[in-house]
Amino acid sequence: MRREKIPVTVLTGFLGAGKTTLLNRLLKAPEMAGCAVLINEFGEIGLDHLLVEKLDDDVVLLNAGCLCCTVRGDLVRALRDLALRAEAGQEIRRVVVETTGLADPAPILQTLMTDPVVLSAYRLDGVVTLVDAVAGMATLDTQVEAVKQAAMADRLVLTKTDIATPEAVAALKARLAALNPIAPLLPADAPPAALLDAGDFTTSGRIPEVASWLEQEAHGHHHHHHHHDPNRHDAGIQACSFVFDDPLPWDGVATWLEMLTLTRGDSILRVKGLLNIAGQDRPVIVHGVQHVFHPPLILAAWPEDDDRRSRLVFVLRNLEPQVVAEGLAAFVTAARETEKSRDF
Ligand SMILES: Nc1nc2c(ncn2[C@@H]2O[C@H](COP(=O)(O)OP(=O)(O)OP(=O)(O)O)[C@@H](O)[C@H]2O)c(=O)[nH]1
Repeated sequence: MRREKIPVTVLTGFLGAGKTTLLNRLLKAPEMAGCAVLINEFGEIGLDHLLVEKLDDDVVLLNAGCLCCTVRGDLVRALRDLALRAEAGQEIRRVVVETTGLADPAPILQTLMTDPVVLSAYRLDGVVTLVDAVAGMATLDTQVEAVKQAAMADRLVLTKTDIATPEAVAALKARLAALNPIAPLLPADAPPAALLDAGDFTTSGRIPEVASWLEQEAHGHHHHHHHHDPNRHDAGIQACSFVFDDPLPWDGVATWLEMLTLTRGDSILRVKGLLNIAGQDRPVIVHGVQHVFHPPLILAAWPEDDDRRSRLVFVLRNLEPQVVAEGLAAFVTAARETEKSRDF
């Protein structure tokens, strides 16, 4: 007897658009029982698998690098492994693939729609693209991946409307409607039923570029300027990360991150951190997206077996990691000095 094909949803959206936040909300819904998650992160230190609130082993972190190029083989392998687990009796009713914010969706769709191994067990069931209402317009102006993500969506989700101006929201809505005439535009709190089961991907009704992007993939014309280095995307974009053994002073880190996003937001495509803060026995999560430094979150507990070192990951555009490293070191040292003199 042939098993029913497992639906695969591709969750995409530019860096920091809110993919993990939405995924965490979705995973709490009863209709998401038996959902496996594949996460791909750009840069060599992945944090998302720690931030997705799923306790079983159905969250698979794909190798560092960008899903659309370097780890396409990993995607197929991970899907094949999940299919084998399903064959062996594990309940896998659905798969969500969370791409990196830098992923070009065309090669991913091409793989999901044409790879024989994938097709034997899965069916593509929709591309959900998140667009950040604050940073979205600037991102569409500068990053072609973001344009492709929006144009190829079956569902568009507009996030962060709560912190954007009504004018920015209206302008972005109009731009998205022109880029993608067929995808419903949904709010950040859209229920799972509105996001899932979008069905087969079709180019009909979309802007003509979509068919040609897929066509180029079919002919193997995918030539991003990717390097084998998992930290590099193209000439201007690179990831860098910092690890600290000793607890960090909150004042130093927060002041510096706030200043950095404010003054260099165009270059700080993303900053994400899991921090061990002096005087706080739980991990502190920080998020920055271009000019926005989001309110920090405190997790309930450190992950089991974690070494409790602080990890900060940046995706930079036209900014040298050295500049970030020096600023960070200066602020942390200054804050530690201030603390010492206070204790004295
Ligand atoms: N105010 C507000 N903040 C949001 C919303 N959605 C997400 N965020 C915040 O945006 C930041 C980034 O969210 P994530 O869910 O980590 O974004 P992501 O797309 O998974 O990020 P990457 O995986 O790094 O690309 C976090 O601080 C979230 O709390 C929203 O609708 N409103």
